[in-house]
Amino acid sequence: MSSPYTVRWGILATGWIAETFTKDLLTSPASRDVHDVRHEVVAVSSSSSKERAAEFIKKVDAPSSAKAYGSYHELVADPDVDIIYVATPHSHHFQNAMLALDAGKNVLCEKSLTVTAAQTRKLIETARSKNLFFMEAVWTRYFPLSIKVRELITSGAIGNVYRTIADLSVGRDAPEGKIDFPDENRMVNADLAGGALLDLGIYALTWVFQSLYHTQPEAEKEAPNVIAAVNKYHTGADETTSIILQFPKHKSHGIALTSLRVASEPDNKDTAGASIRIQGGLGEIQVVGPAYRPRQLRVITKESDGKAEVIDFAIPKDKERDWGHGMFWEADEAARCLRDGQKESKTLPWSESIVIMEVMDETLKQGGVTYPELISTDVFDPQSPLNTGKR
Ligand SMILES: NC(=O)C1=CN([C@@H]2O[C@H](COP(=O)(O)OP(=O)(O)OC[C@H]3O[C@@H](n4cnc5c(N)ncnc54)[C@H](OP(=O)(O)O)[C@@H]3O)[C@@H](O)[C@H]2O)C=CC1
Ligand SMILES: O=C1OC[C@@H](O)[C@H](O)[C@H]1O
Repeated sequence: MSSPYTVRWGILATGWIAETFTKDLLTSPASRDVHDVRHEVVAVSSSSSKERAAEFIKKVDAPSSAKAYGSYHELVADPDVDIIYVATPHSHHFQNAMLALDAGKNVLCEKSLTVTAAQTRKLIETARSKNLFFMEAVWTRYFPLSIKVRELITSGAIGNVYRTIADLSVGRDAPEGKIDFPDENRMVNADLAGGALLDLGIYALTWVFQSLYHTQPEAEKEAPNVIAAVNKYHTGADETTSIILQFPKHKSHGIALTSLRVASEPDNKDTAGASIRIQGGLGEIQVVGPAYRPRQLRVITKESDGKAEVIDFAIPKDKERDWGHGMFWEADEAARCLRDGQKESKTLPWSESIVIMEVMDETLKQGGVTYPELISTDVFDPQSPLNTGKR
């Protein structure tokens, strides 16, 4: 067997998801039965300080050879880095991903990809013109469970899919009309593009898009009409957002729900019912577990007389590192694209990221949610405080 293709990663930012993702990169691919690609963490940057980047390297137990940088500019200039993982708040994604692309680096950028669809289009134009790989890090799409769902749909297991209802809500209601996040927290802070839609609604939309758009034949691809209801929090960010997406030619409806107040899984178990229901003429696929990290499918068809076929999907762990979160599958996809010279992932093509961002734009517009110019401009500025960290 030929040796695995190795990708050298640079990590941009040192927060919660950067840590989770990097620990996944460091797991052995064999622990998930992957043998064709592997990952190396060669550099980490923090806009706070070089020391913070060095601490991060120790904390995640990356090789001591990994370089620690105290600025994002130094990271993107490192010739040993093949691809940058952007793990800043969504407010920063456009400027940080542009910084990396502008420096000639491939990019995997956290969700939500940007604050506006215009920013997404600009990033994609830049990646295309510079012949670089660029992908939105919606990790859930690369789960074996998601692959199975798409196969079930395209094989006709539940007939034509007419409706998908998907919810990701996190139940952080607090007394006196408050939400249980400090106003400065990125979940509700408008300066950091906070709000339920961009942070969580993207997953509800991911299930609507996987089941009603991605699986449409290429020649019949149809963007949806959007009707949205949005409640705003006192910070200006959205707290509860409900969207109806209508695909008229396909006669299908998607209902994407998200809220910081109520919970899609109030018991954190499976008894509250599936938070995603994909409904076809011949049956239904239920996706159980949080929309970002689901763990079980229930397939109920007319043929099975209403009896559910239950399929469990465990997230494999590297026993030596005692770790495995499920973000490694998207990293494997990025590695395979780099190996094969593909600039975009077939599982989440650029065109689909644009349509999803357009739906989010339209939803925010209908709800009267606006974000500051600094984070919503689509003019790249290498010296933006979002790139220099001068807060
Ligand atoms: N795929 C997934 O499952 C998840 C994805 N996410 C996404 O990842 C992104 C980051 O989220 P998360 O890791 O939870 O956020 P954190 O607040 O934990 O980390 C964000 C990091 O970004 C850097 N940063 C730069 N400027 C700022 C600023 N003004 N305020 C705060 N941080 C700043 C900091 O790193 P430094 O100081 O080192 O530069 C900080 O540690 C978000 O876009 C979110 O949607 C989040 C959670 C789960
Ligand atoms: O992407 C995410 O998934 C998990 C959530 O807890 C988190 O807020 C969100 O950013």
